[in-house]
Amino acid sequence: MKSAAQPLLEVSGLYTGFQTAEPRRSLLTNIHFHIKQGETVAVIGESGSGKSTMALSIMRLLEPPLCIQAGSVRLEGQELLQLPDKEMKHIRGQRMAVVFQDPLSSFHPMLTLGSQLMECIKDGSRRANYARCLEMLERVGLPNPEKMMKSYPFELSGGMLQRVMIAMGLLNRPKLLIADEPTTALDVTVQAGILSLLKDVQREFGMGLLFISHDLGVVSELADRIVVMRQGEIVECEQAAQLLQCPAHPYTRHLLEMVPILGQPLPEQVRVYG
Ligand SMILES: Nc1ncnc2c1ncn2[C@@H]1O[C@H](COP(=O)(O)OP(=O)(O)OP(=O)(O)O)[C@@H](O)[C@H]1O
Repeated sequence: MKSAAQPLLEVSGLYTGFQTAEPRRSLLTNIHFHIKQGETVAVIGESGSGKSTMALSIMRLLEPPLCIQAGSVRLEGQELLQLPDKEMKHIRGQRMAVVFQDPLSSFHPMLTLGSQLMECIKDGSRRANYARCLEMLERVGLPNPEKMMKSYPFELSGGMLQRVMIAMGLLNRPKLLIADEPTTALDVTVQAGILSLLKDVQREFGMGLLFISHDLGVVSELADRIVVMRQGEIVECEQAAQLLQCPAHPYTRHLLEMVPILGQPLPEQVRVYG
């Protein structure tokens, strides 16, 4: 049963590793965290710390030989790791969605964007669904949505394609959106536009947002809470302001030292030793 205090997403004791490895080796070790309704949780950590593997585990999109070895992932109290693939596929389209770093590789190159968007909506008449696609393309700030529906992925810039991908993720108004470095491949101006779009739609739709990034500037703008990952483990999880001002873990301090955030005083430890 759903209760008011129940988190939107609850990950506990999650281990991800290799199907065949002997002895068993894990890329993710004992991951615990949660996201509340409407909350933005950012995941930071150096390259290779396991951020994407964690996102793929939550979405159950891992490719062999990787697999979930143990743990629990609950969406609104429902355990996802035990669900049959068919039900999981439905949940992925309807209740949770993901936006990846490289939109070009996420679309089929030979199909129009319109057909790929329409494919995401399972119920309703063709006409109503077409109107819903147009509305969402407009909502993410794309000019001439009708033309956009007829376009192929290669005809759009990276920033525009990322907006289409966000529109695709939002089509079914998911409760949770996972954005894995959604702006890394884009130039700074386009990046700012995409981030403010994400912020706006999150507020409008009341979605939970799991935002993966190694850009601390961006994270400080968006996050309510921050999860810090290192070598497949969570080393710190704290309210964003608290973590940025007074990082408790030496690794978090190390990350903050590497990228001073504009307009923000350096944390105490960095000022002393920096
Ligand atoms: N299919 C795979 N086979 C073997 N190792 C893998 C596979 N996928 C990921 N890894 C390893 O898992 C670890 C975590 O990788 P992951 O991509 O999750 O890190 P990340 O924090 O998202 O990095 P980045 O910021 O560069 O995207 C890395 O050591 C990586 O080499």
